[in-house]
Amino acid sequence: MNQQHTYAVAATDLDYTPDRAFNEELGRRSTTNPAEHSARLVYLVNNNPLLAKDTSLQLASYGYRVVTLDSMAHLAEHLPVVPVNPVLIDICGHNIDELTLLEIARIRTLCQNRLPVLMLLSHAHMELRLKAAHAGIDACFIKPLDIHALVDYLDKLNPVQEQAAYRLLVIGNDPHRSAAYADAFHAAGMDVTLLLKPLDMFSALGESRPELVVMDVETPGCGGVELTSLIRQSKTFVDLPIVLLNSQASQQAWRDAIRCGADDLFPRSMPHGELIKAVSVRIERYRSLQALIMRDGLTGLYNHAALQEQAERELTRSKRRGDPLTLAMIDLDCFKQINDTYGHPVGDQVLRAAARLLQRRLRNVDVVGRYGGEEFAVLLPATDADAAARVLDEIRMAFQVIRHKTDDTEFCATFSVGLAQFGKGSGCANAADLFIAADHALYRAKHGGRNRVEIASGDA
Ligand SMILES: Nc1nc2c(ncn2[C@@H]2O[C@H](COP(=O)(O)OP(=O)(O)OP(=O)(O)O)[C@@H](O)[C@H]2O)c(=O)[nH]1
Repeated sequence: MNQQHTYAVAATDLDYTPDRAFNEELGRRSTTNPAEHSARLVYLVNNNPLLAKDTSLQLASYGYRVVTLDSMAHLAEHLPVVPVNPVLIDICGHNIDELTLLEIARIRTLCQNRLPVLMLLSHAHMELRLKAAHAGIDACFIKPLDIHALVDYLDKLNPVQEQAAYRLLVIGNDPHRSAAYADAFHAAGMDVTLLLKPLDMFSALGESRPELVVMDVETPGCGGVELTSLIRQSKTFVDLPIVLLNSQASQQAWRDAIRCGADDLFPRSMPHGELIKAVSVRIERYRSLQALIMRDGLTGLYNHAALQEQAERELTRSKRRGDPLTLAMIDLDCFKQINDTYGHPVGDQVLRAAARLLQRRLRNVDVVGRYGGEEFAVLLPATDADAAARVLDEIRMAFQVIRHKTDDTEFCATFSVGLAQFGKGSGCANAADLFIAADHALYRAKHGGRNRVEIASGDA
């Protein structure tokens, strides 16, 4: 039996090449799941082709695919194949007439009221909104359309990220028993790595990045208690939940386990279902704490410290695999002027829009963080600088057409990008080099006129 067996391949380990990276259709994250594709489809009923095109373009920036229909009658024709995708109704001129209302009510009934209907209104009169609510319209947006508010709403209907499977490391020295635990966790949908050689524990911890360790080791001198003590001595794993399994969960054994830093000790006789529940609760709590520690409050992206940690991790991975790794530093252009002109809250809105776009457009394996202030950083594993430049340039072009709304006007913003690649001949030997090189390239992009992507030269 393998000493280390991965039960479920982590998303980061999926076959992934630079070619595939840039061939992936932009406007979606790395997924081959057709359900997610259809989930991000929006039907727009609009009889003005120019306005329809504009709304489609804005929504496409956030990865929504828009199918435009020029009338409610055409929408009805699509219904057999469109049971639950949101419909945005923007019938120019009419605002909301009785016929439209009747048609909406009819269509909703046909879809067993599961069809989210959103409407664009030219004004916010209470009477109009009441009519809309009465027809079962889920949300009204007042023109001019605040694209961020609409995307917020759509995102709630289709969460961007599904909850990732819990990552678990099972360490045991009895192959049959440990495999049985691993099978049970795997069957519960967890991403399980089974390690049968406890002495390889640290490499398995670094490799599989578990969110909880289950240890079933009862070897004198190298049992769960001693191994837990070793894990706790490492700063990196000081908060990692550890659950021990033992033949006899006596008070004394439990006290020893807690004293050495374990979170709990359960008897082997504990039914698998209960163990799975106990493990899940601890991982959820761990995730909440990690989110507080690692995420930036404004954008929800990795914060500076977490980004540095991820950079080290990705670099190690890239060295081991011989894959390229590219870092992109992204800085909003003339952001001081945006703050000065429209105010800090509007500046924050622009930052959130950039963060959301990066998250939307990049793959799940890419690490997106807020480096600080108006600067973001993205790590693109298994991607060379040229491929990364193509992807970032697409995102740059999508960002420059997003309209940011203030109380009385709208404006567009841009960003500049500096890229550096780690790997053979790039001149970058470590994470610090990579950040410096990307920063130099960003400086060139700024001085070359902004709103552009520059790649670091090899001698960075
Ligand atoms: N709204 C908002 N502004 C921020 C935040 N963090 C930093 N800033 C502002 O970002 C601005 C950055 O300005 P500069 O460093 O002069 O750069 P710039 O105006 O973007 O100019 P270039 O980078 O040369 O294009 C400063 O005015 C900061 O106050 C934030 O969290 N929210």
